[in-house]
Amino acid sequence: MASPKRLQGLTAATITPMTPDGEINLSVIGQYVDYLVKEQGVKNVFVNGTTGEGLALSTQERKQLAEEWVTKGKNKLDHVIIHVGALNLPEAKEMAKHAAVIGASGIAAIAPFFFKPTNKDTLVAFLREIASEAPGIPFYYYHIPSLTGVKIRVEELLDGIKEQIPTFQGVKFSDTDLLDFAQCVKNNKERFVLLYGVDEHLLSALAMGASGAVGSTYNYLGKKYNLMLEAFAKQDLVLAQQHQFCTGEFLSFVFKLGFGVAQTKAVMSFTSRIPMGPPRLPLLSASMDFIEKAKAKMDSLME
Ligand SMILES: CC(=O)N[C@@H]([C@@H](O)[C@H](O)[C@H](O)CO)[C@@H](O)CC(=O)C(=O)O
Repeated sequence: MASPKRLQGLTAATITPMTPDGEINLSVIGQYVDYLVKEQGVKNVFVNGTTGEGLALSTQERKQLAEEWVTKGKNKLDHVIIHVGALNLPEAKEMAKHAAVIGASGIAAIAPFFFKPTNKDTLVAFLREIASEAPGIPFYYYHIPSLTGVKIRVEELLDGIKEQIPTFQGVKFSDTDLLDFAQCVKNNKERFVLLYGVDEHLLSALAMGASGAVGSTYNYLGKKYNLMLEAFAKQDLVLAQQHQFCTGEFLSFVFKLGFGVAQTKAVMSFTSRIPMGPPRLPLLSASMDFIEKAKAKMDSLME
């Protein structure tokens, strides 16, 4: 699926569907692809990331999911990016090699977060080992310091990275440090794809020059965010703000109830009517109270 098109627009950070007893449920991925494309207008996916509970899955499960997304996305999706980050290099490398073999359009990796890299050079060395297993497809760094605790500034990381990692293509920037993000854009806009990952701040990141966005809410609010991207491209800031405020109203509401990957699964289940199942421990399923309130809010906003 190596795509000649540069990654832009919205990318859904996919949820991993599970059966009621907690096994991965590959049988609904085809339906999921169609839902994203037809109902949300989203044609790029980021598989096995945070939303996909990638770090709670076995390597075998991650490879099965990657294969299913590539297979079912063929001729429907533009980009299938597989997150292959892991705490140990051998598994990350194995998944990188596998992603290339099955025809993924790119791979991404987070920084390891148990034994953490303490400086840019060790982080680049770790990422280089992974990327070199898939020399024919683009590599993206997945920056999510709130979860990894690795706070090496991306501006610093990008300086000279192409010489170290020839397939380096860009960053999935899941942080609110817009100064760091802006510096990345200023120094690299022509060379790299800079994808923003905090959905509720996307309009600010577009103003800073983001190439696109990767996030969980594009699974079920993609249509709205696409309208925002359109309005922004036409320089209609007032309309773009209206769309950001609308999605923001939903997120602000659910944040107060307690919101994370488990709740995202529940929201996607009632929005798409595709059963996403429970999350895997240590995450716990969203409560019925959450589901009822979130559904009522969504219905009121989408009327
Ligand atoms: C911490 C977290 O889960 N962040 C999400 C956001 O999409 C987030 O769910 C959204 O902005 C709502 O806060 C993404 O950045 C994560 C992501 O893209 C992924 O699943 O890999």
